[in-house]
Amino acid sequence: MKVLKFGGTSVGSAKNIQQVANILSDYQQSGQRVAVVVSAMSGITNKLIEVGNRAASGDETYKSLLKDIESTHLTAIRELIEVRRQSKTIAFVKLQLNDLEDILRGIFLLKELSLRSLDILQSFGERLSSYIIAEFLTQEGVPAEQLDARKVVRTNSVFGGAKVDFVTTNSAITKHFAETDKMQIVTGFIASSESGETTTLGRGGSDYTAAIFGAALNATEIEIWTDVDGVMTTDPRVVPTAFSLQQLSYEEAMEMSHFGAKVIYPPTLQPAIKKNIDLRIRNTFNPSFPGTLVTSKSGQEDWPVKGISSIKEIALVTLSGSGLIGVPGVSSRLFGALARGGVSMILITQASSEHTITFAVAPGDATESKKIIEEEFFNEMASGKVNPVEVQNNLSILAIIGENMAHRPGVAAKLFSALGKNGVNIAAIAQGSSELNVSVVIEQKHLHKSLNALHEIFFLSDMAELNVFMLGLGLIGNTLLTQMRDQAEYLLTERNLRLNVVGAANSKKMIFNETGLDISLPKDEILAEGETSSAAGFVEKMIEMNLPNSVFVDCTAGDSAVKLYEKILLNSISITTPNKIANSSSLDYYLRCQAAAKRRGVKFLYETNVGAGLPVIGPLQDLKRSGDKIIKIEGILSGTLSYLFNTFSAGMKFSELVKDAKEMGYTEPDPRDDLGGVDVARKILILAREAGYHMEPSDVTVKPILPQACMDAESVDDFFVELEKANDLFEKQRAEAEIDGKALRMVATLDEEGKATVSLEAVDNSHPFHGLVGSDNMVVFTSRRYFNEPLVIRGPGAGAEVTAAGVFAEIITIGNFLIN
Ligand SMILES: NC(=O)C1=CN([C@@H]2O[C@H](COP(=O)(O)OP(=O)(O)OC[C@H]3O[C@@H](n4cnc5c(N)ncnc54)[C@H](O)[C@@H]3O)[C@@H](O)[C@H]2O)C=CC1
Ligand SMILES: N[C@@H](CC=O)C(=O)O
Ligand code: NA
Repeated sequence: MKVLKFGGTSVGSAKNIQQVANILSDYQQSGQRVAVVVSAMSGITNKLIEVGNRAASGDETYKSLLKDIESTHLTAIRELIEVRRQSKTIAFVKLQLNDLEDILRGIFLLKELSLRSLDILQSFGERLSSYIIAEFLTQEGVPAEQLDARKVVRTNSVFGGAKVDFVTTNSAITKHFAETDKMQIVTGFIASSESGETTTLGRGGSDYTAAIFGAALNATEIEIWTDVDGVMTTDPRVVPTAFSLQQLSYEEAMEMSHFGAKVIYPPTLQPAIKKNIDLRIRNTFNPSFPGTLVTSKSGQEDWPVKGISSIKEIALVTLSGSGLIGVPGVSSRLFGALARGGVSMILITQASSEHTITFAVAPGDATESKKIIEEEFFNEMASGKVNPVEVQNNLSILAIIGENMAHRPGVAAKLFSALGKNGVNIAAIAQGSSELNVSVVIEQKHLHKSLNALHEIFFLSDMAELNVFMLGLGLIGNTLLTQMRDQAEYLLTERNLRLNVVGAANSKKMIFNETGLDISLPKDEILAEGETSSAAGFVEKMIEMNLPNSVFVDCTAGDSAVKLYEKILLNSISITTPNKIANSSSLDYYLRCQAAAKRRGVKFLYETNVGAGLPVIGPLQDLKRSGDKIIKIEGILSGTLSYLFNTFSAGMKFSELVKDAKEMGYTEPDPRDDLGGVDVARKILILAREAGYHMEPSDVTVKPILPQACMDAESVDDFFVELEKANDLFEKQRAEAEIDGKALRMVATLDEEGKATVSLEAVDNSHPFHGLVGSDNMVVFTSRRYFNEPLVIRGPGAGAEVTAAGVFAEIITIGNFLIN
């Protein structure tokens, strides 16, 4: 024998009842005997309570609500029952409703609604639904009859939540089932007292009925049929990747339901659990799905965490003070007073110093709790031994749950690390010694992000998702987008990393999509539906979205986003950028960005600031971290200038070469940043700072190579006009160097005294800088360890592909950091 219970939604309409009938008909055909417990049609129980309240308050509209209740049932009958059989069913329903009307009239006249009357009122919901279902099944060839549980389930007379007399009930149930072959459609939730009065079984009452019948009949399994695919790993409305669990232990199910998973209400299932009867949660609307088995074993040994549950709204109340330390009886007084005041505590934590006791309550109980404690500890507070009670609002609890967490180190560490990396502060922690549940209290605004981050860490370890915000889709940004598009499949299948570009912008438009933009489209199409863009607006929206595992990629050339880096980092969002401005403007801002990243434990990466994709900053940081001392840095740090002077030979026009460099993507958007020496100055300043020198931009000496007229030109086009006029000047310098067997190179130096200079030098052919080709950069580090033979890094140091690739690598580094 199996007991099947169908909840309100499953029997909420004719269509749904039809679905239930299909399931039951399959059982009947398979020869498996079942007892069926049903709830009232969805919404009916609430309406019955409401109709009672209206009548009791003398509100005549109770009559229209009664009509509404009637019509829900009559509509179902008309849709389900053939016309020739309808009159019998309708007659039954009308009879019941007449009774209901009489009772309501009594309530209306007396203006009194006792718990006793409320139980009778509510009983009509199940009485009507079970009758209609039994009639329909019979019509469909499944011989069935209604069993009004009041005939067999005996309780005491505590209305609103009566206690079951199991001895009487069990024998009445077994006797009844021994006498009938028909499928019994049992009213859930209701029972009767010894004197024959209608009682109800309290919250989750229909589940309770199923458990009572299951236990009495020694059922092999109790199936709880609902409208979801069993118990999910977490709330699927918040975490779209949540999925249903195969198996849970009774205890795990208990924990899950306590913290939000409302699929079952395990306390009511105790009679079945005591007898070790398996429970299975199934979906009426997806009957081929096996659902979740709830049994004595947790199963899935390799899953330490089985679910993540949460309570969205709670408040924390804290009692603290020196007067609590080492004083026995404090907690008993505290909890006793709260219990007398009817406050229920959701979580309790006390540090071993005994200086504070913190507990979580429903927000509506916070003020009352404070009042109760202030009364209880009035004397201690007056003498200053106990501090004023603190209440923190707008908090949530989230809990990881699983029997297999016990004795397994590292699980809590994973929880805290994922929250920490996502900038989620923990206000309180509780873990029972059963290690079944680790609960943390966090700010409500972070709940969505936290649930998603934790779900990924604990359940999607073979798939991680990084949320990428891309500001600037110019040369570098767009190249990066193309590289990401081309590599997406590899990252997904080989590295289990999904890059979710959730925000993108150029200077005109910005667009966001939490589930990911379609980066297979050209950038203009991606941005087509976007709103007007601004760096501030983009960053504000990014912070507001508050997504887990976020990274901000700044591929702009200006400073409007740079000003916001500190704020972004302080909001626990990692940054990667080729933009050099943050690291090469005021020392104060550079240090503040570094500090913000450190404080929040997030990444601020900018390898492409120097030498584009070449590893320069990383190796320098490694030298420093490992205790080396940088003595001198020399470098060709501009890809543009390197290309120009490597290529410049007799018969060429310098201005044409600059145009070529721009075309090839080596130059800054305004090539004067390169030729004017600003770009190289920024880079040597960044290297100096990374080497440990606290320098300002004004500490770098740049010997200009461009005539003033070029620098003063209004636009880039005007600049090129002026540059043409300077062609002879450049040719003259080149020719003079050539006569001496030398070549011109724009060299950046940080010398032994920490002096940084950028100047155009003529180097002879024995100098390593002489032989550079193309856009090669070369950085020469002389250090205590690399003293006789310096450390040399050389390779293409500008260009869209190599730069974008450097940024891409950093996005993946951040992904690995966040997700592992
Ligand atoms: N070209 C190269 O080889 C290298 C370039 N870089 C750096 O890469 C960065 C990007 O350079 P490019 O792509 O050449 O510049 P670009 O001018 O082609 O692109 C900049 C993009 O940023 C957008 N933008 C500007 N302000 C914006 C704002 N406030 N909000 C949203 N979008 C905004 C523009 O619309 C454009 O899409 C620069 O900081 C540059 O110094 C770094 C290393 C190498
Ligand atoms: N314009 C820069 C690009 C890299 O930072 C250069 O030419 O080096
Ligand atoms: Na680099």
